[in-house]
Amino acid sequence: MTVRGLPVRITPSGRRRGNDPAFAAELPMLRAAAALSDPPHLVSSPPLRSAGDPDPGAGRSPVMHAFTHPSHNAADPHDIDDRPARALMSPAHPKDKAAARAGVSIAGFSLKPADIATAAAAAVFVGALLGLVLWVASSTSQLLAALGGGSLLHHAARMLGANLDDLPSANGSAGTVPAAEAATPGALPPPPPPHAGPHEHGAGGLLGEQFGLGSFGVASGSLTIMLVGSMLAVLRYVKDYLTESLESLYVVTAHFSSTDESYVWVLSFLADHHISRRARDFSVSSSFYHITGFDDDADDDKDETPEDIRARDALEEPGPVRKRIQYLPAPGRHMFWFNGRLFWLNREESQPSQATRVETKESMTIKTFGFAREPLEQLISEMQRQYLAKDTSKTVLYVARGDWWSRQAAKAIRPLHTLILDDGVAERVIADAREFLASEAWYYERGIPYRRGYLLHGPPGTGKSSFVAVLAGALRLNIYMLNLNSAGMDDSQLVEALNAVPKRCIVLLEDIDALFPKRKLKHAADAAAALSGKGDGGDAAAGKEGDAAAAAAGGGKEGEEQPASRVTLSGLLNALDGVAAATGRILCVTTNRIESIDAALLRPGRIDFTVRLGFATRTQTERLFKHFYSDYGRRVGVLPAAKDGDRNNNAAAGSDVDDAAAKEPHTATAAAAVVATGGGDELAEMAKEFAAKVPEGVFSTAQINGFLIMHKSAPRAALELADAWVAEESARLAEAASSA
Ligand SMILES: Nc1ncnc2c1ncn2[C@@H]1O[C@H](COP(=O)(O)OP(=O)(O)OP(=O)(O)O)[C@@H](O)[C@H]1O
Repeated sequence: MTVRGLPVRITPSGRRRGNDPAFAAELPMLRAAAALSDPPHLVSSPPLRSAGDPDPGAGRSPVMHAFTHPSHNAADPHDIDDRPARALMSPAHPKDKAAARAGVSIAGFSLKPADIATAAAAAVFVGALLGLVLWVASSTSQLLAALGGGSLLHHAARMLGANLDDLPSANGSAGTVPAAEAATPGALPPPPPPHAGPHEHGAGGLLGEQFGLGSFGVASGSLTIMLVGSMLAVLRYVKDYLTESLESLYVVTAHFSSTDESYVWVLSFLADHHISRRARDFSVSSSFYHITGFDDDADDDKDETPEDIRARDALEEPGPVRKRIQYLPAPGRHMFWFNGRLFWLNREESQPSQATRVETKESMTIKTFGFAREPLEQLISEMQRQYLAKDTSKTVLYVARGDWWSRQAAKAIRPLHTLILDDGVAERVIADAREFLASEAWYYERGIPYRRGYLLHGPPGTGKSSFVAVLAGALRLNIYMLNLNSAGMDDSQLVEALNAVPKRCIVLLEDIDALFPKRKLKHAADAAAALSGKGDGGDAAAGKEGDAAAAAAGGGKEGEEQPASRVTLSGLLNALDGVAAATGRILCVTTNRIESIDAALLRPGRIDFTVRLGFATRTQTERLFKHFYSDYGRRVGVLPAAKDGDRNNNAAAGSDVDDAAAKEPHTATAAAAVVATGGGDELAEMAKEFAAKVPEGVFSTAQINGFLIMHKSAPRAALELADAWVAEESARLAEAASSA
């Protein structure tokens, strides 16, 4: 089955996971079964791999993956799945294999011999059970009749001192008691004859006498109770068994787990479906839109443009933004119709994840009557289609939670032009990654593992994480972020997590150097070296800037002993390119200190392309300035006067802001002046001047951004205050370096 050219894999349902050794042993069998038969149980599973879609962008879309066909093992580098997409079908239970054989067709339903045999067996079983129940019922009533019926009740009441007048008699009339006993109400029955003591009859005998029964009566009563109890237990078991058997025959079930992308399709479908609006038992989600990334405006599927945001801001009162609330069907059973067919959804209560004990996993089933899976497959397909229609312009971020990935957020794609790097750096990496995505066959033919790794290194705030976001956006891939220090993460969880990423995605490993205890930094010398490189170009600070920046940031990272991760280096290396490692993924590793990374991690095959992002060069600073005020020419004249916030920020910079801001072309007259002189040229001029004031190779792009943000609508103010800011920042750097 394909949806927009993407395969939807349907796999055998089961409650056990891949990390269950017994389950792993059965995996080959399940895979073989998956290729053979056509069961009524479907299950969504972690995205082990994606199809070899030649369009790199297509790979970011969620695809159902699971136990793949033996000839398409995800660990096999020769594994190229560019066959026409199809659903792998397999039985939910081994006994269902028989159901795959041909059968008869009745009223449009295809009945297989196994179905008929099971139905016949069920009918015989139900008949036998009914006979047994009737027999027990009649025996019980005969037994009670033989024991005197209501006398039991009477004796019990007498034991408890109840008013016998309130009790029904054996023949149905109230308050009738034997004359002898009526004369002395409440008196106990006469003592037993000496020969009938407890030693002869045991406790049962005594009780029996108290109740006017013989030992035989007590034994029979107990037996009856036992029989009825056992019958009830058997009945319950039989009911469960029959329900399960009948369901497996006449109901088709799809299982969804929150560890799989398909879960979001269902949630998204439900969010739009009227059962979410009508369900009287519903759950409330305030994070739904953050996680799915779907637009807050229910009536449009497009992204908000900057103009939309400005218009919205103009309407909204300042203050916390109200989160949009989404109602979803609560855990439990809910019915709905789709394509004229009844489906029922069962949302299970969430379970804490085994790995983290904090994150919760949820599961859902959707069922429908019938023999054929097509209606359910069509529903799943429609859910995916609707989801993809909404999810075209987002980069989805997943975070590893032990051995599974939790969808964390979906963000608008970050455009390339928002990342200001040295000319051509970003373009080179993007071109390399594009070529990689298009070369699967080439890797296959040469027996080279189909993987690519990029290392981005440089001081904090130079755009490493931003680079990954831009790369993901350009390639239309999702990001799977590994936090090796997260709770529950160890070598085996890491392998599981990495094996569960789809083929086309970016696996992001941030701050790899922080994984292992850090070496002491030589802050003073390094920061001084970075500062002495002032104006000499980025190379002067090469290799030192990370430490200098760390020092500038307050020395927070200096000499810290990081909590050692439970993931070992060899575990990481194995997970990245061991035998079982996933193919087709792009690995992005970021670090502030490349020198502290083990050489084994950097060897080709693990890291194929190293990019150094250093402190801002003159060209970068100039471009950054232009980028910041890119609408300068357009917006002059329509801008409101500088807001109080800007003034405060500027004042915080310790400068004579108001004077500088007053010179900005905020008024219509000033706007006319700028237009007359050509805003673009003026901006270019200011950018050049600004870049000349900021020493090259000393400040990170994030630092310069921070300064410009304080004057976001006042480029001239930024220009005039640049000298003061540079002096202040340099002093701070020097101080941090000397105190280190
Ligand atoms: N070259 C750049 N172009 C545009 N913006 C940048 C650039 N570098 C940094 N920024 C901005 O600075 C902020 C921090 O950037 P980012 O997190 O990408 O840096 P980083 O190098 O990953 O930092 P760290 O090493 O501390 O994780 C972001 O808001 C980002 O947009």
